[in-house]
Amino acid sequence: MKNTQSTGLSTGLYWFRHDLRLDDQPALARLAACTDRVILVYCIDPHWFIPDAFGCSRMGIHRQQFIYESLIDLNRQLEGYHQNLLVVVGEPVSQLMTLIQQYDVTVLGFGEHPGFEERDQIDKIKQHIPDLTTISAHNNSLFEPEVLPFSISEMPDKFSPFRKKIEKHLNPLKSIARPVAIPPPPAELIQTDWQGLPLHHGSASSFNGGETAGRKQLHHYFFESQGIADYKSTRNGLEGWHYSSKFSAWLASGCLSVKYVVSELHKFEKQVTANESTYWLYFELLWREFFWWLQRKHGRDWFTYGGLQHSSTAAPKAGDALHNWQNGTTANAHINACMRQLNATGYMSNRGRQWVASYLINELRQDWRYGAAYFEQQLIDYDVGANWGNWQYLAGVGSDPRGLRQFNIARQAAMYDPQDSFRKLWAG
Ligand SMILES: Cc1cc2nc3c(=O)[nH]c(=O)nc-3n(C[C@H](O)[C@H](O)[C@H](O)COP(=O)(O)OP(=O)(O)OC[C@H]3O[C@@H](n4cnc5c(N)ncnc54)[C@H](O)[C@@H]3O)c2cc1C
Repeated sequence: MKNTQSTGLSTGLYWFRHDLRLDDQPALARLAACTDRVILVYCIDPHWFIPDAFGCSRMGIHRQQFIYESLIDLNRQLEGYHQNLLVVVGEPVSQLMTLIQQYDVTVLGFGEHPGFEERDQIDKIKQHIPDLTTISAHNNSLFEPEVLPFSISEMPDKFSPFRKKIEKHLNPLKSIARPVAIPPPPAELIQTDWQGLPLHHGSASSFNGGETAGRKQLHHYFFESQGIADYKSTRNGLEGWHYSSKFSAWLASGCLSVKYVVSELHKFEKQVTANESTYWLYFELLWREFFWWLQRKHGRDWFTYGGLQHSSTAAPKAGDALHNWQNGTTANAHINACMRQLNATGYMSNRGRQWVASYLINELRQDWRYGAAYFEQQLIDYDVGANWGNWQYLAGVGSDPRGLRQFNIARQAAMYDPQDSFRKLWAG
């Protein structure tokens, strides 16, 4: 690698984005192996806290807290490498460019992400500094575009053909071990002002951010409680910790590698049992994978009212009904229970998410994107692929072959909350 003019040492910078961990980080390992000094950076973008066109901020307090805890955990782990995490606040591209110039960085490492904005950020940096060497890896998906049995532009828009092709042709790629060593940072590197970070933290949450907590939950769900063995029959629960894996927040922030999750699942299948439930968790992770790559195919259409079907129906104007939905004060007590659970905890079951989306779209006749944007703000596990992909699907403009999905909430509540206990817990 190229040496810097002043010190004779080559400097690399690894940019953590949605990959807040040290396990299964191929690009970080390669960067560490080819540079003398390494700067490890995370950027907090002030735009995350400003209301967008839908009146929502990009990151509410629950995810802020989760990210804060994840950064602390990452920094603690880095201390074992005589390294530390530099957290900067500001527009990410300009923050990165400043650091690159200030410390004569010649190699940039990062995890590839199919998100529209995430790709745009990398393109901008490459445009501004064309001679910068980049090292990247697909570190948050089961597969890489090169091994998929279709090009991204030709991937199926529907889940079933996607899944069948994947299952026929591919095994998930292996996760790699954490780096043995990481070169030190430049001696003159500025330090993180941990007290001054603009991230909410300090309140109690069932989800503790960070790789350490994510791996603990994985071990608990697979090998201690063995909840995985009954997943298929429990996964439609509404309340509690054990009915589903709860991996989503750690997967979305990259505290857990999805390849590692699947390798541990296979270990469970070998050591304990392989049944319909263990298969079903893999099936759900294929849903995640499907939306992961589908957003790459559709770019901006991921966020348009007409969705990937380019439906030409005009979007309705937002009304008071939207605020009642957000606040959990609609005419439907089960919808209110779900929304109050979301507002209080940052989490809602998959069943609940389907109900409230259907209710907003079909009963309240609102623009589905306001719902998706509100979820983006509130969810602790917000993921651009899974969130906007599921909303489009339910709004009938995405990848659902059956068109608009309307849930009969009363019938659903009788099935999934027969004692009314969930409704009483949250909506009174
Ligand atoms: C309207 C709507 C919005 C959603 N927004 C998000 C989001 O922003 N982030 C997110 O991670 N999930 C989202 N989901 C999917 C799903 O509800 C959550 O992944 C799940 O409830 C998280 O809990 P869990 O980890 O216990 O899931 P489990 O049931 O244990 O599933 C295991 C993992 O599989 C993946 N998964 C499960 N269901 C889906 C699905 N339908 N689509 C994509 N991946 C799935 C997740 O990574 C999850 O962690 C959304 C679903 C709907 C209907």
